[in-house]
Amino acid sequence: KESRAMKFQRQHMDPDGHSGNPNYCNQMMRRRKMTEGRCKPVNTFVHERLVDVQAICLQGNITCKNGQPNCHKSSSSMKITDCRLTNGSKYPNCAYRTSQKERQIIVACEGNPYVPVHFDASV
Ligand SMILES: Nc1ncnc2c1ncn2[C@@H]1O[C@H](C(=O)NS(=O)(=O)C[C@H]2[C@@H](O)[C@H](n3ccc(=O)[nH]c3=O)O[C@@H]2CO)[C@@H](O)[C@H]1O
Repeated sequence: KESRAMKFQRQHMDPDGHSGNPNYCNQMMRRRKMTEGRCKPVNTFVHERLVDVQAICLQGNITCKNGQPNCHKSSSSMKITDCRLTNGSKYPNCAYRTSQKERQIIVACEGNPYVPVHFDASV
């Protein structure tokens, strides 16, 4: 069974990636298995080193969107790519808009070791 930490890495980590090309999301959403059964509507990939994203868990606690208190915001902005399903997209042909951004990100952390398990938002 895939751990939640590994699921976070599969769904959100792409340190060496760059989304210069408009097909980045179409390719990556498929490659990372987020278009099976349904097209995941929104997903963010982070183009930073894993250790730097894991270090976000050391930041102070903030409240997550779901009200839990185990979220943490990155101290600086990070290179990310937002993937958003387009209106004309029809499963199984999941079509995404690729948006390259630099934002602070908010993740939820859990476990021992205390690591990211959920991507909450970017600000
Ligand atoms: N505090 C917590 N602590 C621990 N665990 C927590 C906590 N909260 C949830 N989980 C768990 O995480 C799992 C999960 O998949 N949550 S999810 O909301 O659907 C993820 C969102 C995110 O993937 C994506 N998104 C969204 C915005 C954006 O900018 N970028 C972007 O990528 O869209 C998804 C839907 O919004 C689920 O098991 C839930 O129980």
